[in-house]
Amino acid sequence: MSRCVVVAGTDTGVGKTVFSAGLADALGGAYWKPIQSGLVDGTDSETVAALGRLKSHRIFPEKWRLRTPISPHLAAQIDGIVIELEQVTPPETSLPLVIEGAGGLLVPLNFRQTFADLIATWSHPVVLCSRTSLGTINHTLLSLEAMRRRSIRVLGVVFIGAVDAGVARTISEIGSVSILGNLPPLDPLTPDALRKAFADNFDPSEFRAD
Ligand SMILES: Nc1ncnc2c1ncn2[C@@H]1O[C@H](COP(=O)(O)OP(=O)(O)OP(=O)(O)O)[C@@H](O)[C@H]1O
Ligand SMILES: C[C@H](N)[C@H](N)CCCCCC(=O)O
Ligand SMILES: [Mg+2]
Repeated sequence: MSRCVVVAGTDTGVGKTVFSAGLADALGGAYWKPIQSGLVDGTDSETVAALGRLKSHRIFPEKWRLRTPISPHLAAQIDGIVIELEQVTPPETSLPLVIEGAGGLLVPLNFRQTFADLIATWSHPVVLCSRTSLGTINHTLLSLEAMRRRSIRVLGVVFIGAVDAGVARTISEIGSVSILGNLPPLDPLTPDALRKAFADNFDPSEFRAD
């Protein structure tokens, strides 16, 4: 069984892909995006390969590549596909594997099941990426609740952006969760800047699960 960590988010666009690139690079690991919706503007796998400097053998092909950049269940419908959870199994690898979700935790994969339901079928722990703008306390606590009611193991929360100390403490205390670090806004966002920010702000051993 591979050592896997799932990178989930409180929403789409919170920074899961950027964080995943930094994490896969720091762990010397591999990356897998099981369900990609939207192909025209580049895929998350392509972004991770470039930002994390991962050669092709460290990027596993997506299980589903859906053409339209919308919720996976609707994108699948457009492509004439029904996503079945039992068909989405992490690839075998001797490398630590970073698995990126699609959107937020309750994004539907079909008309009955969500990404959180998929994670719950695996035994792999989750890192929750949270934004730092106003509203993140609510989104983060809701996401933690959704995982706990499915008995998903949560390694902790990472903030993407500049986080307020009071907000981080509130989430940690009310959510009974570890804060694993904060990836600051990077400008420019380059592989070197990401590697340095990751080294400065995270301890990779905290993500070595399983
Ligand atoms: N630390 C950062 N510094 C600068 N820009 C960032 C940072 N993190 C994320 N971004 C930018 O924010 C946008 C959204 O990030 P990203 O694609 O990682 O989100 P996501 O959570 O993976 O979204 P999706 O649900 O589509 O997979 C991208 O344009 C990305 O380059
Ligand atoms: C297309 C986008 N980049 C993501 N991969 C999918 C986001 C789905 C969000 C659905 C929703 O929560 O309303
Ligand atoms: Mg992404």
